[in-house]
This record gives sequence, structure tokens and C-alpha cells, in this order.
Amino acid sequence: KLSPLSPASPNNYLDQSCCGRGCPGDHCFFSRGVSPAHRIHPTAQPMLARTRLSTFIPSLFVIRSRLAMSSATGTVTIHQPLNYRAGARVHPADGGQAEEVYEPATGRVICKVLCSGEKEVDLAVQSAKAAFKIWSQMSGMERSRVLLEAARIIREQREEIATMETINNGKSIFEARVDIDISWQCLEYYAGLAGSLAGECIQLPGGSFGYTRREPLGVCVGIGAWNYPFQIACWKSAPALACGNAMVFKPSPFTPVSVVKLAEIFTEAGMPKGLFNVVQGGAATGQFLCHHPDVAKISFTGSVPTGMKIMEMAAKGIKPVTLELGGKSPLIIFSDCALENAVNGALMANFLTQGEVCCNGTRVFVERKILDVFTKEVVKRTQKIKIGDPLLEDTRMGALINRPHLDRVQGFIKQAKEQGAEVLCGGDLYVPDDPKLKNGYYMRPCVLGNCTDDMTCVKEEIFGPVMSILPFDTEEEAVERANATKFGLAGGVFTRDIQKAHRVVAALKAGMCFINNYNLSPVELPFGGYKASGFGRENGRAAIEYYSQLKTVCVEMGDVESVF
Ligand SMILES: NC(=O)C1=CN([C@@H]2O[C@H](COP(=O)(O)OP(=O)(O)OC[C@H]3O[C@@H](n4cnc5c(N)ncnc54)[C@H](O)[C@@H]3O)[C@@H](O)[C@H]2O)C=CC1
Ligand SMILES: C[N+](C)(C)CCCC(=O)O
Repeated sequence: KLSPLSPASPNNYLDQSCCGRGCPGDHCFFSRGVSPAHRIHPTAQPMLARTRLSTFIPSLFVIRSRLAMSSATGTVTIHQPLNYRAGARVHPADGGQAEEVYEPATGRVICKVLCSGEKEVDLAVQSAKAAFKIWSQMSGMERSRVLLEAARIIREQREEIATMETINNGKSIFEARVDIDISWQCLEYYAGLAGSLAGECIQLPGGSFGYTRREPLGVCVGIGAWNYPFQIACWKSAPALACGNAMVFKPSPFTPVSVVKLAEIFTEAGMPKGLFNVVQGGAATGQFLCHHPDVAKISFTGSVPTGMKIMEMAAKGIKPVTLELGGKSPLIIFSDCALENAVNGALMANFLTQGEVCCNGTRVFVERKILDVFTKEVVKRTQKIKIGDPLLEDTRMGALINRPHLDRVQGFIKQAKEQGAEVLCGGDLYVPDDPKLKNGYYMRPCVLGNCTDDMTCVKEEIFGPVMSILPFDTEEEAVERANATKFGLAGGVFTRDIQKAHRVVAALKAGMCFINNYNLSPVELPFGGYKASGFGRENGRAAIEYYSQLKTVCVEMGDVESVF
């Protein structure tokens, strides 16, 4: 933990462990994080004042970590307003319909979220517009410093944010910490790019020339899903803000809590008040945002049907959109793979966040020669996954998001059995011994055998911990079947043959492909889909394209030769 004696020193570690396993950042298998560990960045000016203050008040850090420690499962209730506008938490000006927010681990209501109406949405957009005027005039380096400071505060509050995320989403604290690490890395990455965003200069005849300017779009809207609430907000806001935009963000009404924390951190880091606002609510609030005439861009993460509606609304205002939608991705395991890695890869591809991951490789194609040995090993390992209280250190699978979703996933398993699939393990409800968890939304991770391509469990996105195993005989067959889907978000291949690996991923119609691993999230790599999985990219340099526009300036150095 941070030493209170000299926290401004770049040699001090904020937190020694990257992913909760005590690994030093650079070894983290999820993020391939920043090495050698998470050092404090001494560059950000606003931060220095803050850090010096904390030098003299070391107890601030103690209080913070105590707060995080005292948030046990089944104890948290949130009373603060969940909208954020003009640099402060506020109650919405209108709307006000209240939705209950659950703690998936216990089924308790942790708060009620008030859905924002048209007036509140407009106030948030106007607040963003005002801040945009200031922020868009700052240099990339100035914006970079503020983003770095925000990244630093997130690292400092990692435990608190991860705990909140676990309580509201149900995923294990182990994973939530990784999500938070990927989040601050995303901010650092775009902070790094902000200073180098530039156009080009092009020579024209006679000493004339042209140049391009990369300019922000204006007020961008972010609409998020519930599976990675904090991380999705960072994946959208970091590139948007680095490019000089302002943002109004609407999280899923199931997970409204953590993004408000991000908004507070942005203000604390020195962003102009109103640069990042949060409105809460469901479809109606989302529609007010999408139709708002002062919104310049919509970045959406969610389901395909909602994505279509977003695109229709955006079309009416000629607004660019980024759509990060669902998937049913293939993972192809060849018989020449390193078996243990392939088994680990299949678990990574299916069971993170209770299987509620858009890019999961849920169609696991296994070369028939190794079908039995692979399946046996996958089942053995799946049965060992520790389910239960997500705030316990050794839990690896928590609770699904809510009762209707759990029922839906159960429905898919029932239908799979009716269609002839064999449940090789799990798929049933899990009832923890701990009485406080009795009403939580738990199920055992499921492996389905005897699957065929026409089964619903193989065709539709389940968004739960359900892996379908499908045997294949030849590479051509595997590729053809892998591509026979409306989706195209991700895909993976396990083989020791490097030529085969590159050949297969080149043939996959998917935006995010993995060779000999799965579901890593280095923020340097662009992420996004083909086909019905959407378009536009998050992360990497590519995202800059989607949060900026190019202005061309043509400069005449001679006289005007008029045609007239
Ligand atoms: N490709 C990706 O990066 C990801 C995709 N997803 C996909 O998201 C889905 C699960 O997330 P959900 O939150 O259930 O999706 P959803 O589509 O129901 O909701 C997503 C967001 O859109 C809002 N929304 C719903 N109707 C709207 C409307 N008519 N206008 C404007 N906003 C509206 C919701 O309130 C929520 O904030 C899965 O299909 C999954 O594959 C989830 C995470 C990542
Ligand atoms: C972080 N990762 C790669 C496991 C999932 C990211 C996409 C999503 O939001 O579902």
C-alpha cells in the first residue's frame, strides 16, 4: 500500500499487486499491465498539491482503505444521488421514476435509481456543452495531465471502486480489481496519445499548401451495458476526452453506481465542471440522449436489438455511432495445441464475469482427435471453479446480474437439453451455504457436449456461463462453421503451428482475434466487431478516429486565378 511518508516519489508503489494475486503488474495475464508496477506519476500538476496534502494527513489513506474494508456483502446501501451534472451529484430535475438496484450476491436492494427525463438530459447536455468550450481549447498536453491524474486517483481508490463494482454487478472482487486496472490503464494510454494528436501538412504547387487539423466532435454520448460498468465508461470517456470532447454517460440502470465515482474522480483530477456528466435511466432516457440535437456522437455498448434502435435514432440526426454489440464467438482448438493452455484458454473464453462477456468464445470447436481428453479436462477444471460470495478473495465466480437474466440463462440450458445437448457439468442453480447469499443469483458454470451447429445454445448469445463443445475434423470445416454466424465480435485459435494459426485468424470474420490465449484486454489493442457485432473501435489508436473529425485547410500563397 501507499507509503504515507513520501507519496509523491515516483519510486513508491501505489499498490503492489496488479490483479489481486500479488503479481507485479507486468505479469498480469488479463491486461499485460504497465510495468514494472503501478508507480505514481509525478507529472500531473493538480495532483502534486493533493499528494503533498496527504503527506501531512496520512490518515486520509487509512480512512479510505477502512471504508473499502467495511463494505461486506449484504451491508451496503447507497443514499447519495446518482446523477452527476456540472461537477456535482444531483437529483434529476425531472423524470424521477424509481428503479430498484440490486446486489446480485444477495438479492438485496442497495438503492433506487431515479430515471432522468428530457429536462435533466437537456441540462446535462448543456452542462457538457459549456465545459466543451473550455476543454476543447486546451492543448493535448494539458488534457493529458488531467487524464493522468484521474488514472492516478483511480489506482489510489482501486479497492473501493472494485468493491463497489462487485457489490453492484456480482462479479468476483478478483476480477473487479482487474477491470479497474484496465480502466486506469485506458486513461493513461489516451493521456499518452493526447499530446501527439495532430494533422499533417501537404505541399501544393507554387508554395501553397494544405494542412489538416484533428478536431473534437463536441458533446459525445456514452451508453453502457451492465457487465463492465466502470470499464465501459473508461473505454468511452478516455479517448473521447483525450480528443477534446465532452461526454454525457448513461450506464445501465442495473449498474448505476460506479460510473458516478468516475465522474467525481474526473472533477477531482481537474476537468472543467460539466465535462463528464452522468444521467441515469433505461430506454426512455437513452432515447432523449440520442435524439438531442446538441449531441454530436453516440457510443453504445449493449445488445444487437438496442444497437439497431440507436443507429436509427442517430441516422435521424446524421450522428456518427460506435456500436459494441453482442457475439457468439468461436474458439478453435487444434489437436497440436498445448493442451493445458487450450483448456485454460477455454475457461478464460467462457467464464469471466459469470459468462456475461460480449466477446466470449462460447462455441468451442475441438479437433475430434483430442475431443475426449480436452472435454474431460475442461469439465474437471470447470467443476473446480469456486462459486460464492464475490467479495471473498478465493471466489472466482459470483452471481449473475439479476433474477430474470438467471432465468433466461437457465431457459437456454433447458432448451439445449431438449434439443439433444448433453450437460457435462453444472447448469443448475447454486445455493451457497451462507444464509445471507440465499437469495443471490448463482448458477454452476456449464459445459455442454453433443452439440450441433443448429442448436439454439450454439446460435444465440446466452450471456451466461455456458460453453458449447463442437467437434470438427478439418481446418477448412472449422473455419467455415466458425464463420457461419450473424455475429463477428471475436474468435480464437489454439495450435502450435504458427502458419496455421495466422491462416485461421486471417480467415475468421471477426474483429478481435486471439492466438493461443483468449479475452486479454491490453488497452493498446483496438477492440470491436464485424457484422452484427457492430462497428467502430474502442481502445488503441483506432479509437481516435471515432472521437474526432478531420478539418482540411487549403492555403493560397499566390494570387487568385479566377475562372470568371
Ligand atoms: N461488444 C461489446 O463490447 C459488448 C456488448 N455487450 C452486449 O450487451 C448485451 C447485454 O447488455 P444489456 O445492458 O442487457 O444491453 P441492452 O441493449 O439492453 O442495454 C444497453 C444499454 O442501452 C440502454 N438502452 C436500452 N434501450 C435503449 C433505447 N431504446 N435507446 C437508448 N438506450 C437504450 C440500456 O439502458 C443500457 O444502458 C449483450 O447482448 C452483450 O453482448 C455487452 C458488453 C460489451
Ligand atoms: C474485458 N473483456 C475483454 C473480458 C471484455 C470486454 C468486452 C465487454 O465489455 O464485454
